[in-house]
Amino acid sequence: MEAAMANGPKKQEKTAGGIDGPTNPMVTPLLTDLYQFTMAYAYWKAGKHTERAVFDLYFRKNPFGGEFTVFAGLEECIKLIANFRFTEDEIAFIKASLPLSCEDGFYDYLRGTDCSDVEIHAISEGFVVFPKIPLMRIEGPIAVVQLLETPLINLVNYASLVATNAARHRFVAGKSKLLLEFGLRRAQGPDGGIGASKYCYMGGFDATSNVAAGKLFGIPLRGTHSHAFVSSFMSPDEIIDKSLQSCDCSNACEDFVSLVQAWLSKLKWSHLLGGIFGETNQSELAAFISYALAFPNTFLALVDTYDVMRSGIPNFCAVALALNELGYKAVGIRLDSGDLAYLSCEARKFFQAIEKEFIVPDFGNMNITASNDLNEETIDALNKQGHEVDAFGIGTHLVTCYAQPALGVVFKLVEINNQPRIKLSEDVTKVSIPCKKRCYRLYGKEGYPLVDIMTGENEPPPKVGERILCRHPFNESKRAYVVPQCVEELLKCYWPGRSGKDREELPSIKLIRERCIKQLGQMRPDHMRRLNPTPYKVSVSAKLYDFIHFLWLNEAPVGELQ
Ligand SMILES: Nc1ncnc2c1ncn2[C@@H]1O[C@H](COP(=O)(O)OP(=O)(O)OP(=O)(O)O)[C@@H](O)[C@H]1O
Ligand SMILES: O=P(O)(O)OC[C@H]1O[C@H](OP(=O)(O)OP(=O)(O)O)[C@H](O)[C@@H]1O
Ligand SMILES: O=C(O)c1cccnc1
Ligand SMILES: [Mg+2]
Repeated sequence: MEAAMANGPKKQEKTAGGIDGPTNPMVTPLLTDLYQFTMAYAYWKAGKHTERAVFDLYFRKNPFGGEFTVFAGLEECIKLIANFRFTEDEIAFIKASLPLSCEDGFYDYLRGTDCSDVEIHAISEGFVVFPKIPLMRIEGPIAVVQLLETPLINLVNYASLVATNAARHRFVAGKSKLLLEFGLRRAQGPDGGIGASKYCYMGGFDATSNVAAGKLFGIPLRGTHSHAFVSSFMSPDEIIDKSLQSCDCSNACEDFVSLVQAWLSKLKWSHLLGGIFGETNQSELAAFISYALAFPNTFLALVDTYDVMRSGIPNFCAVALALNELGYKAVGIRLDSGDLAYLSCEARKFFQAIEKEFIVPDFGNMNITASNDLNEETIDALNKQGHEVDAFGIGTHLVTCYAQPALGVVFKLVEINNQPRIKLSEDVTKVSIPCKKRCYRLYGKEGYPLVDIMTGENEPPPKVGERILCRHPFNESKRAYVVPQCVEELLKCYWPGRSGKDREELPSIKLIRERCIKQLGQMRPDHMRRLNPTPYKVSVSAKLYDFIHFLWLNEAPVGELQ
C-alpha cells in the first residue's frame, strides 16, 4: 500500500548492543525518590547495606481492560544500570538533602557505588507479558537495588503502557492498515513525546511524525501537511514558478497551474462526476498545486479545510490527474474532520469514478489517511460502519494513554540473604510471591501459549511432553495439569554483575518490534478480543504454592478473640 509522504532520507537502524547512556540525560542516580536514599543510609548505618537482596518488578493488572501487556523499557533500564555512578556534584546534593546527622562514611560509600555487583534477569523487551510474573528480577546489595526501584519502575511503566496501547490500536485497525503516530504536540512533555514515538513503533505502529525520534531510533518518518498550509494561500495567481518537469525528465510543463485548471473543468463537466461540485475553493487549489510542485513524487493533500466533497476532493483530483499526465503518481488524501466513514467511502467512489472515466489505472486505490481524535473505540466504530481508510494518524489518545494513565508496576523484595520474604495484604491480589524464582511459558498442542508458571530457583524446569501441575498462586481450587509441547524460559540474564553468566544482547528496536508483532500474533484470540477477553493463566508450581502458603501462615500473626 502507498504510504503517506515520506520525509527525509532513510536512517540507519540503531542498535543498542554496545550499551551507551540512557536516551534521556535526566536518567541519573538522582532520578529516584528521597526515601530510597534515606533507606540506603539506614541500611548502611545498620551495617546491612551489602546484604544480598532479590527484588521482583511486576504489575498486578493488565491495562485498558485487556488481558495482555507488552513489556517495554528494558533497554533504557540496562543503560541506567550500566551508567549508575554518582558525580561529586550529585553526592553533594544528597548530603545537603539528608539530615546533618548522617555520617560522612555513607557519602564515601556512595562514591564507590555502581551496579557491578547487581545481577538482572528480565523478560525480553517486546514480549507479551501478564500480571504477577516478574518482568525483571534484580539481585544485588540491598542499598543499591533499593535506589534502583523508582527509576526502573519509571522506565518500564509508561513504556509498557504506551506499547500496549499501540498494540491495541493495531489490533483494532487490522494488519493491513498503516498506523502513524502523530502525538508529539499532545504528549506529556519532551520525554513523553520521544518515549511515545519509540514505544508505539515497538508496539506495532509503522511510523512517526516525530523527527527527533526518527533520528534517535531510526523510526520511519511520515507526514502530510496542515490546515495552515492550505489557508496560507489566496489564489493560484500567486504561484510564480508554474513549471514542472515530467517524471522521466523527457519534457517540461511550463504552466502546471493551467494544466490543473483544465483538469478541474474536465472533472466538473464529466458524465460520472457532473453536478457533484461547482466552484472549488481557490485558496485550497493554490495550496495543493504548490505542494505538488514542491513534492511531485509524493503528493498528499489535506482535503477538509473548506469542504471535503465540494472542494477538497475535486481540487486534489485535478492536481493528481495533472501530475499523472506528467508521469507522476499522487499518494492520496488526509481527512481530519467530519464523518470519517462516510467521507472515506465517498472519496473512494470519486477516485474509482475517475479511474473509470479517464482510464487512469490505480487511481481508485488512492491512499486515504484519516485523523482527528482517533482511538480504539472510533476505529472500531468505523470498522462496524464500513470505511475506506488506508492509514490512521493517531495522536492524543495514543500517546497520553487517555484510557488509562499508568500501569501499576511494583518492585517487591522476595528474598534477602537467601531467606524468602513475603509482603502480606488484606487484598490477596497484593500479596507478593516470595523466593528467587524462574519463570516459564508453556505452549500447547495448537502452538498457543497456555500458561506462565513460576517455580523456585532450584526446581527442575518443566519438560516438553511431561505433565506438570500448574496452580493459581492464591486460589486453592484453581489448578490444572499441563503437558507442554514447548517450554520457554522467560527470565534471561541482561546484566550479569559478577556472576560470570553471559549477557543477552540488546536487540535493535526494529527486531524488538518484529518480536512483539510475532508474539501478539501467537496469542489465542480470546485473550486478545476487546470485549470480555479471557484471562491468560498465571501459575506457580506445586512446590512454590506450598511454600507461599507456609510462609504466609508463618508471617501472619494469629489473632486472639477476647
Ligand atoms: N463515522 C464515525 N463514527 C464514529 N466516530 C467518528 C466517525 N467519524 C469521525 N468520528 C470521530 O468523531 C469525532 C468528531 O469530533 P469533532 O466533532 O470534534 O470534530 P469535527 O467536527 O469532525 O471536526 P473539527 O475538528 O473540525 O471540529 C472525532 O473523535 C472523530 O474521530
Ligand atoms: O487528533 P489527534 O489524535 O491528537 O491527532 C493529531 C492531530 O493533530 C493535528 O491537528 P490539531 O489537533 O493540532 O488541530 P486540529 O484539531 O484543528 O486539526 C492533526 O490534524 C490531528 O488532528
Ligand atoms: O503529518 C501530519 O499530518 C501530522 C503530524 C502531526 C500531527 N498531525 C498531523
Ligand atoms: Mg485535532
